[in-house]
Amino acid sequence: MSALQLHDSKMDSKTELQGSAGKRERNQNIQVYVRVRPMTPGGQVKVIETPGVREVVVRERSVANITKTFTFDKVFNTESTQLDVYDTVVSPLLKEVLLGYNCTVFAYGQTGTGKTYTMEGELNTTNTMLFLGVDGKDAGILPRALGDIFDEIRAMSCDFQVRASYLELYNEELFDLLATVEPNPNQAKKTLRIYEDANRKGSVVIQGLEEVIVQNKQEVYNVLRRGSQHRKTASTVLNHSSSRSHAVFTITVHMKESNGDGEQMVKVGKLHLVDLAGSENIGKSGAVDKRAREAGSINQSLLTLGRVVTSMEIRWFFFLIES
Ligand SMILES: Nc1ncnc2c1ncn2[C@@H]1O[C@H](COP(=O)(O)OP(=O)(O)OP(=O)(O)O)[C@@H](O)[C@H]1O
Repeated sequence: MSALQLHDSKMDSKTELQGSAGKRERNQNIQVYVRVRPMTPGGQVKVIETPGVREVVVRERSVANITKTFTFDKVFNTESTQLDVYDTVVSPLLKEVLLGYNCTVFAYGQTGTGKTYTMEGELNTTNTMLFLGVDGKDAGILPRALGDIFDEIRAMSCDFQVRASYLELYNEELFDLLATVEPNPNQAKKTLRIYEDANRKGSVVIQGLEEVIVQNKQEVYNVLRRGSQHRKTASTVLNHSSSRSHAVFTITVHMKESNGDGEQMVKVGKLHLVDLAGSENIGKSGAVDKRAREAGSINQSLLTLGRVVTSMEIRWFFFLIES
C-alpha cells in the first residue's frame, strides 16, 4: 500500500491572518486521501475496491470473502486523473500559501505505487516544458502547483519574490539538489548540515541550502528539472536508486502589501512538496546488507515523521496510493 500526505503548518509568526483559513479547528489540520493506482498488466489479483468516494475495501488474497474497509477524506480511484488530484488536494492549499501559511504535501507508500508519478508526473525529455508532456495531462502536482502560484500571485497587487530549494535525504544524509557542484564520484551532491534554530524553538536550519530566485513558470520548471536530473545522476554515482531517498521541493513566497494607511505588511508562505522513499517490509522484500540498511533507515525516518506529525499542531493532509 502506498500513500501521499499533505500538511499545512502554523502560519508564519510575522503574519496576521484573518478569514476561514485562519479559523480551522485543530482536527481539520489533518486530511488523508488515497489514490488507487491502475493495475499493471500481468494477471494480478484485484484486492482493492473503491465503492464510494471515501472508502477503500481491501480483500485478503487467500480468503476472498474477508475484507477490511478503510475510510479517508477522499478516495481517488483508478480512473482519476492528475488534474482531479491536483484540483481537490493541492489547489486549495495554494490560496493558503498566498495568505502566509506553510503547507506540505507528502507522497507516502510502497515502492512502485505512483508517488513520483503523482508528484512530478511523466517526464518528457524532448519538451522544454519537461513535466507537462505533450498535452499536459500527465503533469503531476509539482509543475501544476508551481505554475499556478505565479498565475495567482500576479493577480494580487503586491510586490513578491519566489524562491525554490530542492533537498534530498538519503541514509540520514542531506544533499542539496540545486547546488552547482561538478559531477564527481566522491562528491556527487553537496552535503548539508542541519541544526536546531536557537532563535526559534522547534525550528531547524539547514546550513548552506541553496535558495534559487525564480521569476516565472519556465524558470521553476527548469529548476525542477535540474534538481530531478541531479537526483537521478547522483543516485547512480552513489549506487542507490533515487526511489530509496526522500526529496523535498520547497517554494517560498515573500509578499509585501500596503494597507490603506500606508503601512506595509510582509507575508511569507511556503509550499513543501515531499516525495518520500518507498516504505518496504524488509522481511518480505528479502533485502539484505546495503538494501536492508537502507530500508531500515527509510522505515525509521517514516516512523519518526509519523511521531512528529502526531505531536505537532499542524494542518495535515494525507494521500494514499494503492497498487
Ligand atoms: N495513476 C497512475 N496512472 C498511470 N500510471 C501510473 C500511475 N501511478 C503510477 N503509474 C506508473 O507506475 C510506475 C511506478 O510509479 P512511480 O515510479 O511513480 O512509483 P513510486 O511510488 O514513486 O516508486 P518508488 O518508491 O520506487 O519511487 C511508473 O511507470 C508510473 O508511470
